[in-house]
Amino acid sequence: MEETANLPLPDAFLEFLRANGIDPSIYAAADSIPRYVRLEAGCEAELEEIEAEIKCQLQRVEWLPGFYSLPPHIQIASSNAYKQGKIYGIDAASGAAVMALDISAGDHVLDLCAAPGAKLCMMLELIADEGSVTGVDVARHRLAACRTMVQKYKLGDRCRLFVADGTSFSLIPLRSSSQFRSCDSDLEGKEERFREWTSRRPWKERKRAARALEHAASQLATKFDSPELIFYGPNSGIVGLKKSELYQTLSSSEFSSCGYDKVLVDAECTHDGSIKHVQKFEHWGWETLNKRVLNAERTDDLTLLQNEDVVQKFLEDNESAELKEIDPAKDWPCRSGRISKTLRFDPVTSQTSGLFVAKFTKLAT
Ligand SMILES: C[S@@+](CC[C@H](N)C(=O)[O-])C[C@H]1O[C@@H](n2cnc3c(N)ncnc32)[C@H](O)[C@@H]1O
Repeated sequence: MEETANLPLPDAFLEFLRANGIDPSIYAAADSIPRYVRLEAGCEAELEEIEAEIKCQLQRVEWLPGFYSLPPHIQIASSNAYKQGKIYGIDAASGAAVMALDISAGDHVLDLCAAPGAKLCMMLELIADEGSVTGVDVARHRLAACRTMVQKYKLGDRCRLFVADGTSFSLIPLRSSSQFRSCDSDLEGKEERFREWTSRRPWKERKRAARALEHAASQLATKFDSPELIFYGPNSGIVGLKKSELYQTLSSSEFSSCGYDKVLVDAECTHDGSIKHVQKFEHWGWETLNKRVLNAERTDDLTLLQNEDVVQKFLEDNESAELKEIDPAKDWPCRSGRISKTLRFDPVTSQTSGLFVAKFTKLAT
């Protein structure tokens, strides 16, 4: 194995890499992997102006529309282009994962691990002025950051954000008002309807709304911990809806006929394959890496969520699931995973932070 160059990786981490057959030299690439931004659609003519402001040339990523690379040390956060939402940071491999979903204008998309929201923002751009994106995350503070991002980039028009456990989330996308059946509860008639969302609502009013929402949810949604709605856009289908309608429960056949067109699951991972992430421990301290990344209990829990064995098991357990070829990947700088049709973006060959992608389709049963 080669030297690990710049990163003084701790022995325990090197041992972990050795045990998993990973050459530590890939972490030497940390300083040469570019950072990536996505340029807001329609801002192409402003490219030169943006380059002048950040004092650096943006290199078009030929294999990923709308993406540009720049040297890793360039800071963009204080630039007007960033503040005005004309560019936002998102790794190219993350962009590829979104492209793999093949989102079309009008799709209703569910993002089950949405925060902090880079992929969600990209999906909101791709659905354009139709369809919707529903973001779900179990961590409220992370989803609140996602809400800030969606608002900053003015992408929230067709977005809903719920704090909820993605493993049991069962609210359908809001396609049309005719899909709602009346609920025969005592709340009928007395119920408030959602008004346009505002973060500036007085505290008392927000508290009252939250209590009413909790009450409606506890009466109507007994099968799951009710998802907490922390943001909705004016055209997300929520405005004018009764709370009982939002939280109505559906049978599984109803759910499959009016569910989502595309679902993204960006499950939490150990991050040991993400060079950019590992690099941060230089500042946070390698001891923290030992505790967080190499914590056997946490790693065991996370591998239950994310690795190729999970993909294999899912296929074995679900007859209606099939892996799908990711067509544009033939032009992407990635390799096939151990399972055919899955992709691995390894940092050195892809010049990205690293990612594994599998695309499933649900067969008609
Ligand atoms: C890799 S991050 C997602 C990054 C995000 N897709 C993006 O592009 O910015 C994983 C997220 O999954 C969330 N998460 C973990 N377990 C979850 C669960 N059971 N349900 C929903 N979200 C969960 C974490 O809180 C974390 O925000």
